[in-house]
Amino acid sequence: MSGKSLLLKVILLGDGGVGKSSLMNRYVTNKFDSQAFHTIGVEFLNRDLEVDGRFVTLQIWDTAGQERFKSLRTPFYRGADCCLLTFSVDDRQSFENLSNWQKEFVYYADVKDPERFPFVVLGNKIDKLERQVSTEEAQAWCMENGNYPYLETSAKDDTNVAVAFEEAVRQVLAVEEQLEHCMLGHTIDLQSSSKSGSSCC
Ligand SMILES: Nc1nc2c(ncn2[C@@H]2O[C@H](COP(=O)(O)OP(=O)(O)OP(=O)(O)O)[C@@H](O)[C@H]2O)c(=O)[nH]1
Ligand SMILES: [Mg+2]
Repeated sequence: MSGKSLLLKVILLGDGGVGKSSLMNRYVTNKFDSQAFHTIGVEFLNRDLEVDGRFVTLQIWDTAGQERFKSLRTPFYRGADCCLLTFSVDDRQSFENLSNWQKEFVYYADVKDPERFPFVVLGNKIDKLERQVSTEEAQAWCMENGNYPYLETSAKDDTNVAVAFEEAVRQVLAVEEQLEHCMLGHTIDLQSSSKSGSSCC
């Protein structure tokens, strides 16, 4: 692994009002606005961080969750290295829509291998007392839909926000390492003209 900084694009998707902009702003500027406006289209912010000895510039793309802005957000999905599927634990509908967000992303990002693409699921607003989605239910959805990591966050209280973005980086690095391993396997395979190279790709 080299020590040079890696630029990673992560994209926040989820229903309008679940707290995507609040999570991004909490992470990058450490601010929270209790009366945030809906996003129109997309916005992005960068933050440098170090994860497991790797220096990364995280480019966080925050999208508009409202249906009427669909055509403004989907052109920005391509090239994303990780997708953060976000819902609010006090809004059941936002949880039920996770599958639609996942499908929309796979389609417009033109993901070739959805099984291996790094998704991370965030249940936001855990500071709220009245939940409509339990931790167990959300974990079960993640297990069934691709064994995705699940994190519960609060942009308001700054709970697990940094952890969530770091997890996104870890997921991308894990896929990258797997690919490097595969490519190395093929190189050895070609040089030795043997058929015993890596079979993971
Ligand atoms: N209590 C609480 N409120 C939150 C939290 N995160 C966001 N909010 C509030 O929820 C509302 C919507 O948050 P946004 O960050 O604008 O939601 P969004 O997902 O970006 O919405 P769109 O831009 O329409 O897609 C705002 O009033 C926020 O202050 C949280 O963790 N806890
Ligand atoms: Mg927003």
